[in-house]
Amino acid sequence: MATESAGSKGTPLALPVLPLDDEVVLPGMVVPLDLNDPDVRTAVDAAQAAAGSAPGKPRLLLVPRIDGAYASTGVLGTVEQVGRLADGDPGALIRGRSRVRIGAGTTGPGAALWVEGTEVTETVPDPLPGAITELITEYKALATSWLRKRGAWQVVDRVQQIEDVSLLADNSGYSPFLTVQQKVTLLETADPVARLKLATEQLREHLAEQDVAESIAKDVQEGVDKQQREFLLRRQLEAVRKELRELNGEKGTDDESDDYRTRVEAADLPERVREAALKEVDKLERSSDQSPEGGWIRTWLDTVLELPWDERTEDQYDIQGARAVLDAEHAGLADVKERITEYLAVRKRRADRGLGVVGGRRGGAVLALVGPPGVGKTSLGESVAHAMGRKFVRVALGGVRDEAEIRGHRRTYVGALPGRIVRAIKEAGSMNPVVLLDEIDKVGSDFRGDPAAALLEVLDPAQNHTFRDHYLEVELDLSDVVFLATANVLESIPEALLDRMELVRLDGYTEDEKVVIARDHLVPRQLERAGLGADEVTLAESALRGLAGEYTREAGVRNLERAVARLLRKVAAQHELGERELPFTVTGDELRALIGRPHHVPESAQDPAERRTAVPGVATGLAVTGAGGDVLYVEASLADPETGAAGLTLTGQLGDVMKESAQIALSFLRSRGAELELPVGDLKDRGVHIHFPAGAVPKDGPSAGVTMTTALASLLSGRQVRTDVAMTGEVSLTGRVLPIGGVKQKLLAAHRAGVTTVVIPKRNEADLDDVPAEILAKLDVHPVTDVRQVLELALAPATSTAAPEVPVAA
Ligand SMILES: Nc1ncnc2c1ncn2[C@@H]1O[C@H](COP(=O)(O)OP(=O)(O)OP(=O)(O)O)[C@@H](O)[C@H]1O
Repeated sequence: MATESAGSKGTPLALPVLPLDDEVVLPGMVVPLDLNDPDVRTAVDAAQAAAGSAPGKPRLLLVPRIDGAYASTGVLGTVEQVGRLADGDPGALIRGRSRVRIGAGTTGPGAALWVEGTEVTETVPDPLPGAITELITEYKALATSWLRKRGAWQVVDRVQQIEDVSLLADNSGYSPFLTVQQKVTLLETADPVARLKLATEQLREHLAEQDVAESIAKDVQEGVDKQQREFLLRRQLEAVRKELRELNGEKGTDDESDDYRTRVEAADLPERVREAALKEVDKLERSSDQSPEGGWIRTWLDTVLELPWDERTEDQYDIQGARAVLDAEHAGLADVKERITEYLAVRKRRADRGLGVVGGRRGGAVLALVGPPGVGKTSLGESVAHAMGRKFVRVALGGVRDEAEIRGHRRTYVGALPGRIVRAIKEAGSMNPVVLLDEIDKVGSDFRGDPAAALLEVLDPAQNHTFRDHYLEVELDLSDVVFLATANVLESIPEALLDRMELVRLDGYTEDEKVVIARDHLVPRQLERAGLGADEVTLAESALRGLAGEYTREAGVRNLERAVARLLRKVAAQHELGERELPFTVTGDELRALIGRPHHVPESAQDPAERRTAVPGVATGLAVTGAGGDVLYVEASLADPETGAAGLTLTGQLGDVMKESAQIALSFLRSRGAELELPVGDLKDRGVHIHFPAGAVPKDGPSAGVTMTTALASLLSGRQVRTDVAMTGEVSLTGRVLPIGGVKQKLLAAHRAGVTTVVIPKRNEADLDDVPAEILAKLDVHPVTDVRQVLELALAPATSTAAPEVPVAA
């Protein structure tokens, strides 16, 4: 073959061009071309004219053309034979020989277009590296598998025999599945190894596609078979049913869908809802009894028919009456009731004037009651409903992570349900109830969407008149619903939601308030539950005070109510057993005999040696947790210089902010400790361990700064921290005491725990206005600006003259 390719490689050739529009000829291929095609005729004529009497066959350049643009490389072809094609037309047999890079146009005999070109030199390493032989084997394996699928057995042998990398790659030119563009790319890839790689890739992709196509075709076929079978079976089933009905003398009608139609027509539905419902009835009538769709439609229709579309309660309240209801149902809470009354007054005035609810951000459309458990948030919500004369529903949001919980599942979802809001309206049986979104701070979000975003839509007066539940799919007008929310902690309410709410804080009760609540509300309720008359058992104030102070320690009154219940059950049982005469008045002294020993003895009432602050290194702090204010103890110890780890160790489930304030406390003492006559050398050489007992409760916030500093200073100086002192405040690196939050809750907690002296930051002094006077009267509150003042107040004078024994951590 080499002898036939005229012109040595690299030298310019002048050749007539044969443009190819929808095929590509690669070297090694032999193709018949139709001489009736003027392009073919012109090129072949020119080639023959140029060849004349010279030796060798007429030569031309086969150049693919895509959208009128020529490829940059053509193939030198020789005219092997001119004669008749299989169909009888005149034709020429052309053999592709080698790649030619196309240069400038030139002239030559005949009407054809002439160009100059350079033959492409191909180099293949000899011997072939392993990778290339592997490539050859892979290509041949793929090609064989494809050819076998098409039954082209003879070709398999021919392909198997090609050893030349270049020829093997070009053999792909025969592949019918390649596009013209793909073939042009093969043509333009001059390097034979790269070309074979490309050809292998194309072949592999095609085989993979074919596999997928085959499996789809198979699935479709099977699906069709199944549908046909099902259809036939259904027809038979219907026929059998009909026979049976006739046998029993029944009429042959489908009562059920008729029933839905009449129900929908009879129901008081808004027009658009009726339309949607009738459409579903149509679908129901068309679907067969057994299809799952029928089931979905029936449940959906039931839901729609059960919704109180046309039910509303008439608001009947004057503001005085509303306030009276609030007062009657809850003791104390003067400022909270005032806020609620204001809210109701504004709502009522706007309603009377035909204005809507105040909307938008910070619009206060939603009242949020924030505070620790058991302070009456839920029951206040209920009172708001009573006060307005509306229905009340509670929607528990704790732990809701799925948007569908709020907005419903799409109907096609297995076991789909409407969301909680729609369910609440259904439960309320009116379109304008009071809906309490309980524990809105416990709404989370994850991959199942963002329930907070859905709530936002529910709460936004600009959007909620057209609330769309995914299940219901018809719009629901929520604009007349009064939404209230409750939360334990403000921090975990999603920002966007917080923005729409008007906050009302309930910080917890003093002991006096608890006694009143118990006397007026909890005891009467529990008496009734225990089947006792108000004239039969009386709880003296001393008993109530004992229950609130020593048997329970909480911000709210939930455990107090439980304790009252326990006490009354006991009395009821004793009476039934004939052990107790009624009427009976329970006093504080009788509590122990009735319900056992108290659980909460104040630290100050403990034996001095058993108090937690009996050893240096323990200080009492004040904190706010999800359960309200609380006292917490901070313990510090120094590691053994020989064996203990250096650096700072923190334990007790501390958050990042708290860890940072521990670092600050330590840094402060390292740099300023000497001024305070503390042996700070120990801090440099020995590891420090700070621990917050009650390790299972996560804690965070900067307000334990003063407590940690005090615990460390106590440890170093060997001076105990005074048992009656508790403290709160952030500390800066220079020892300044910075303001913190939750003063009221913390002071209430300090008082509950029997603390008498409290240290707070000076800049929190204004917060003392919120603290009930009776509490302030019992506490000695010291506002401070510098941590040195805290140490002075809190550290007891050194007791022994001997050098303090610094405790060593194991
Ligand atoms: N000021 C009060 N006057 C009368 N009863 C009260 C008062 N505060 C709370 N209660 C009663 O205490 C009980 C607990 O209140 P409730 O369940 O409303 O607490 P909560 O703040 O909603 O708690 P949680 O955050 O755990 O839901 C209720 O029975 C409620 O009636």
